[in-house]
Amino acid sequence: MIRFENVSKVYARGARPALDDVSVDVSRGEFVFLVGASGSGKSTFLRLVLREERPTGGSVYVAGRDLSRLSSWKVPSLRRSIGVVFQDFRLLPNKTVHENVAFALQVIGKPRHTIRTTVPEVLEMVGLDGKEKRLPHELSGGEQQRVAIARAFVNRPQILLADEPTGNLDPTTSLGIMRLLDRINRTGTTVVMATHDDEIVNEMRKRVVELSTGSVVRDEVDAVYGERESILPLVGQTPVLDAPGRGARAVVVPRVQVSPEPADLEAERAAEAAAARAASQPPAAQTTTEQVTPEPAVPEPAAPEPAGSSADDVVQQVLREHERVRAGREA
Ligand SMILES: Nc1ncnc2c1ncn2[C@@H]1O[C@H](COP(=O)(O)OP(=O)(O)OP(=O)(O)O)[C@@H](O)[C@H]1O
Repeated sequence: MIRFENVSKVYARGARPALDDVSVDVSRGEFVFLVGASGSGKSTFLRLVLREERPTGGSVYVAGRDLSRLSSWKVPSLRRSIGVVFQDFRLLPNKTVHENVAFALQVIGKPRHTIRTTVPEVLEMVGLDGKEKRLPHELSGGEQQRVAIARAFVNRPQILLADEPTGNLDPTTSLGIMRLLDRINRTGTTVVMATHDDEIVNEMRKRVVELSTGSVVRDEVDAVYGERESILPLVGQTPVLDAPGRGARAVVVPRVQVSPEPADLEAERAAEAAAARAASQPPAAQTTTEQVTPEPAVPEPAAPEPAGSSADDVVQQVLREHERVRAGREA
């Protein structure tokens, strides 16, 4: 789904590479944590996947496309297959929850009736049923991130990129967000998440790709945040082995036991109830060209957009609108 072949990125002549000869292969449906110190190249990796940046060496392939050969006019189409979630949520402050999510469909030209049915389904899935009319400032941080995830997922992208999605949230709220990302991943969506959050990584036990000054220094399945042997009291010890070919090494890590906060719990319960309701319904007709089998908990994707649509990509539109609103405020 995402392949980096000997990828390097040098931003400025003479500067050290932000990425240096990176080769990583992410399969369809995988969940990968990208970890590493500040400045190690995580965001650069994500920007290359989105083709916001181009490599100075090597090749990036996304969903079968060689991005170096992708003409500029096809970039919006590439980005429509990728949802993005940021640390600072980037919601449009003057739009309601419903409008924020609907906006992502409007900018790619989805018909109004599709938007009317799809948005409530996705909001229910993320546990925000009943909060459609609220403005972002009337929501908790965790709820705002749920809106951002709903916006990123509403068009059922093949890939979800998340850049520090829990960076502004407390540990218990973060856990709720991770459950949501995990649920989305289980529908077949490939998730790549850059993070500094060691508790989350240790709890989730997914593949971990660690960058250090632009190079991959570790690529392990079922892995923990750091390459350390645990020095904490061990709870529910689980031996974790390195990925094949990287020199097997057993690491024992503690399971973090966290109970969700009431607000998050409420959202969790709503999402679980939506899942249960959806599971008891007969499956709806598939209306997409996607090759993944959706879980019952997740609403059916919106109808494919008309061929030749000139709609811009969601990320750029959202960021532009964001800038416009901020500029208006500062004026
Ligand atoms: N647009 C840019 N122009 C010049 N240098 C850049 C640019 N973006 C990133 N860099 C440099 O590239 C290196 C990698 O940065 P990047 O943002 O990818 O790291 P990161 O791991 O995401 O860091 P953080 O965890 O702090 O977000 C850093 O040295 C950074 O200063």
